[in-house]
Amino acid sequence: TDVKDPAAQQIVMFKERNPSPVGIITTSSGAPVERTEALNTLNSRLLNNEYFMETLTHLNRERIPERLVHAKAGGAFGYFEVTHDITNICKAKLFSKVGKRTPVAARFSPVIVERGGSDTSRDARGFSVRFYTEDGNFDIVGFNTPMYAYKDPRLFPTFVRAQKKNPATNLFDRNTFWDYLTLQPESLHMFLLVFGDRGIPDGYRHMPGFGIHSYQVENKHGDIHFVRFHFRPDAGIKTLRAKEALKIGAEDPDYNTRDLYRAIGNGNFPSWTVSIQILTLDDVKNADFDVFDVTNVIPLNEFPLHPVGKFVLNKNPVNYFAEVEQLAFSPANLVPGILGGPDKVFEARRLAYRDAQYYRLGANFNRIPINCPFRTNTFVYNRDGRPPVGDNEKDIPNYFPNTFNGPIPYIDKKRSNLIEIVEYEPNNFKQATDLYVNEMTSDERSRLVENILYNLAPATAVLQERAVKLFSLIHPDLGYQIEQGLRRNATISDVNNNYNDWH
Ligand code: HEM
Repeated sequence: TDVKDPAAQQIVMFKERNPSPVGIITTSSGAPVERTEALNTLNSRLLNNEYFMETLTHLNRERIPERLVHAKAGGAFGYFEVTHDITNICKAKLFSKVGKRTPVAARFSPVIVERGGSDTSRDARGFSVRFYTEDGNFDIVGFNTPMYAYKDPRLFPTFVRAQKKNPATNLFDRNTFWDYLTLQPESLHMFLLVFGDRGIPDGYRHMPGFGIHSYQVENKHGDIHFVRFHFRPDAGIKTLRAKEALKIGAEDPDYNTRDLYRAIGNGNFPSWTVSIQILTLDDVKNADFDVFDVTNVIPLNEFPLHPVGKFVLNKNPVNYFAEVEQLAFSPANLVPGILGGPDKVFEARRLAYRDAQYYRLGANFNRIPINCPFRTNTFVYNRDGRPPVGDNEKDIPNYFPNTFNGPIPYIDKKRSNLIEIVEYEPNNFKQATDLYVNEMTSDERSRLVENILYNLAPATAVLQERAVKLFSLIHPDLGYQIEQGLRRNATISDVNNNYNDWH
């Protein structure tokens, strides 16, 4: 037999595995559907045709709200295997022993485009992973950049609205985008990467991932440390050049989703080396920058990576909606030993994801099979609500405390509490300068300028001027090149009309 592309030939391969029809059609209530009901609608009584009525009405109910952000994605499943012992700093069961495997889910997503948008848009990418541990689900809902855009959670709605479509025109709008970016210069650090090569990954399996927040972790004695999670793709980081990406996106908007499905379908399993940067409380106090500021990176030369394990994706979803669209990741999905970040963005996220998932999936989203913490027995006091409810906790008492042997809390006398921190105004020009000067090659710096120009040229003059000032603060050379580039552009007539395809 010839070699098939599993992404393009899924349905053909299905038939190869199922040489005859898999069964008799039924209505959703299980009645077998007769041949005439399924095939003859002309000159027959449609109202009596339960199969037809059900199909027609079900179709109208097949869309649920897409995610507010990160609507489009590829997802897959696999395992995490511990390669290095970190029990001295973290007691979480998933790290308990070298060689231990924990089932995982992953979802990779551009931030801004809608579900029908292009995988090759210039943007940061979401890097969401879930560990189905024996103590419940642990999610890292991260990015492909080691820093985030802002440290004040109040900016989330502004950040989203300025980048999503303009409500008047229903178009992506360079003015709203540059207005946001120049009013919130703390975001420039991350956007240097987005405008650089990192902004268009060539395949999700060539993309790094970062938890970004500094997570408080504790060992079995209750001693605390702070860690940042890093996922390095074993196949190396690959990115697309801007022109190449526009061409690919026009031909195949699902380029990255396809690449992931195809690779896994062909047995070419993507993997990442998972590492952590480790800080003590003293390190935190002595650092000359805010360790908990998500717009900062923690320098690797001061706090090197400690390998922890391998993250391997070896299974495609069998059904995308069931297993990927319904995934409900949350930074608040934590397990004993991992307390999350003490910063305000983390605190805001504890609410935002739950609320988003109530809205798009309903009150019982954690009862949806792909979200069930299936490695543990759950006992909750909540009942009822929009399905699915599973067994709805059967006949167990539904109020707490009670005298009748309903579930009781566990006791952990050595447990630490999440530390309290004081946060200050961000100042990331130092790290942005460092990124520009020390991390980017001169080739990447010139592509950065080109990409910024491509996107800044359609913005209105006052925003361009503000942007030039800010880029000059990162580095005079960067500001100068952008200013010169804008001047050159301005001499080319009607340049502004052709620049709307950034996303
Ligand atoms: C104030 C800060 C933030 C708020 C309020 C917020 C809110 C949200 C919301 C409402 C969603 C949609 C969730 C859903 O419908 O399931 C989402 C998705 C997502 N966010 Fe955030 N977010 C914030 C910051 C961040 C940060 C700092 C990161 C990265 C470290 C991040 C990464 C993601 C990712 C990867 C997804 C997609 C999750 C998935 O794959 O389903 N967000 N966010």
